[in-house]
Formats: sequence, C-alpha cells, structure tokens
Amino acid sequence: MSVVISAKDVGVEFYTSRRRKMQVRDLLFHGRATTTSDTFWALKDISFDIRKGEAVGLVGGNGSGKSTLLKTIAGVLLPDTGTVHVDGGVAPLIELTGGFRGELTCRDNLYVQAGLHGLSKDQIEERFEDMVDFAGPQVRAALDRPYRHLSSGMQVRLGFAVISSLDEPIFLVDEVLAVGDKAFREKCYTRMESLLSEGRTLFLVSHSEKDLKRFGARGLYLRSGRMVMDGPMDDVLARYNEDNR
Ligand SMILES: Nc1ncnc2c1ncn2[C@@H]1O[C@H](COP(=O)(O)OP(=O)(O)OP(=O)(O)O)[C@@H](O)[C@H]1O
Repeated sequence: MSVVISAKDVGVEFYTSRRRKMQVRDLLFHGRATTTSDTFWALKDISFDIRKGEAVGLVGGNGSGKSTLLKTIAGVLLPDTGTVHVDGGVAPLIELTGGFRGELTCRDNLYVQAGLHGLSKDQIEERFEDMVDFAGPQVRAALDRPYRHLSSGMQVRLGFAVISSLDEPIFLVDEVLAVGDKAFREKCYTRMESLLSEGRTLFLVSHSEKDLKRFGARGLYLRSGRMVMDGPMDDVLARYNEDNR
C-alpha cells in the first residue's frame, strides 16, 4: 500500500514568555519587569510513514505533543525542522471548534467546511439531511443559531457529522470524541469503522485504551515530544502503562 503520510525529522519549537519577578534595577532602568523568551521543542526528531488504509493511534501523556503532531499533519502548523508530506486531502476533527467559526450559524459552518474540503454545493445539499440526522435533533433545532451557542457536545456532534461525510482519504480525530455522550460515541465508532473499511486512513488521538485498541492497529507513543515507540497497539499500550505505573 502507498504511503499517505510521511514525517521526517519533524520538530516544532514553541516560545514560552517568562516574566521575571520585578527587580529594583528593572524599575530604575526599564520602568517595568523585563521579559525573557525561552523556547522548547514540543516535537523533536519525529519520523514515521503511514500507509493508505492504516488505523494509527497516538498515545502519550498530557502535553506530550499529540495534538501538535496532528496539527502538523493537518497543515495548520508548519514544522520548524523536517518535513511532513501528506498525499491526499485531510479531514481533521482536531479541536473542538477547529475550523468552525463561532459567529457563523451551524448551517453556514456546515456549508463552509464541506465546501472548503471540496464538496460542491449540489453535493452538500445531497448530504445535508444525512449530516444533520447524524448530528441529532438538538443540533437540527439549533441549525440557524451561532455555532458558539452550542454546548461542547453539540459542537462535536456537528463537527463529526460534517467531517466524516467528506470524501477526504485521511481522517484525523483528536480527543474530541470524549465529550460526546455514549450513544453518539457509538455512532461515531460505527462511522469510523465504515470509513476504514472503505480504505480511508485514520489517525486517532485518545486517552481511552478501549478506543485505541478498537481503532488503532498500530500505535505511536510520544513522551515529551519524542517518539518512544512505534509498533503494534497492544505492545505500545503495554509499554506506556509500564512507564506510567
Ligand atoms: N501555541 C503554543 N504555544 C506554546 N506552547 C504550546 C502551544 N501549543 C501547545 N503548546 C505546548 O506544547 C506541548 C505539547 O502540547 P500538545 O497539545 O501537543 O500536547 P498533547 O499531547 O496533545 O496533550 P493533551 O493530552 O493534554 O491534550 C505542551 O507543553 C503545550 O503546553
């Protein structure tokens, strides 16, 4: 199978601004506390290839760089070192409000997002009812309200309904599903299984071992922005659990 995501020596460096305690000499010479800028590597030397149709789960503790990695693959963050090549379009559900504009109505957001991912107006109209059905009755009732008025669970419902109805070959799903209720999560899992069976590629971030085992045949384990392990999900989770005992 062909490689659809290829990361080579990827590094992402973030700035942290630190305000030092005000000292007398700052007051005398600057009139304010001086600020020092530090940087740290949220990702460092990350390399891997993902083939078409693979289901890969990203494992790691809070702040280990999982979302940052997904953002570089989605193209919303450019790496400071190395390269990320993605062959084909990416449908990302990587932040609760990622891509969706708070001030636009749900209906407008649906059209904008689907349009940005290549669906024509006719295609969107054809799929509109299915998307809204999938999102559920509360979202349907709120279609003409601003997206930011929706609860976080309703936002995820609309986001997943739209993103999973696109024709993009690659799906990136961050922790967002955790905020959906149980019945909705089950619907999402069924949808993800059917996307995989069509040969789409899935890259999933989750803190749920159950979800990772269900969807990630392969696991990537990040710790402090470094790749600790890339292998079968069961082995990766065993290593992760051992490290975090
Ligand atoms: N825009 C930013 N500027 C500065 N630091 C950032 C920025 N975005 C993320 N970070 C930092 O980079 C590190 C990695 O963050 P990231 O969100 O990728 O972690 P994560 O593994 O997804 O964590 P979690 O499991 O808590 O969601 C963290 O230390 C975070 O504070």
